[in-house]
Amino acid sequence: MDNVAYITLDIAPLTREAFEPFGDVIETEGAKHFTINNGNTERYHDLARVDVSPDVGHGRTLINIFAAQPLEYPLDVKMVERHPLGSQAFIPLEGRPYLVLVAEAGDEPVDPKNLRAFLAQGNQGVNYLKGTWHHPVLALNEAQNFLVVDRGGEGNNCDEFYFGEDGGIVLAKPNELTNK
Ligand SMILES: NC(=O)N[C@@H](O)C(=O)O
Ligand code: NI
Repeated sequence: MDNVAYITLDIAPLTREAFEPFGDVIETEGAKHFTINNGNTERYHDLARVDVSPDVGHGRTLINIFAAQPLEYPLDVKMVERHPLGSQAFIPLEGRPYLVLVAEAGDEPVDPKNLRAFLAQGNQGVNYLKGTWHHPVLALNEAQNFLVVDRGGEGNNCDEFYFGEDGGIVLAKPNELTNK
């Protein structure tokens, strides 16, 4: 990588508050909860806003598993995508940390200055609001399965935005994870 100005994205811890402009964090910490099943189960309730645009193209909810392979880091970020007709949630199934790269919903072009990177812990899921720009799933170190809740139905539900060849956006692996 030469003669291009690069920005190495800061990576922040994933918190509900910090992620609020982009969607929801699916975790028990700080969630509304109550006891059910005669006292032997705690329900962490209504954690994410699922939106499948049911009135558009017969939108319906899909439950999927994404078996994600880790990418090579530092990652040269080429693109982000958005789902204009539905939300999309990722819940890690192996309890390992992963990265999340987002920008608020809005028109193209996506300004690299508006990108925000987060380190998600293995007990945190994310739910992107409809239209939130995001990088495809970013597993770290080793393959990880994710439960994914998103939208099925008719109509285009995936717009991609490519940063220019000299985009110069780098996502490095967080230090605490480099030697694992
Ligand atoms: N294309 C697809 O279903 N995956 C992406 O939406 C993603 O966010 O990983
Ligand atoms: Ni997506």
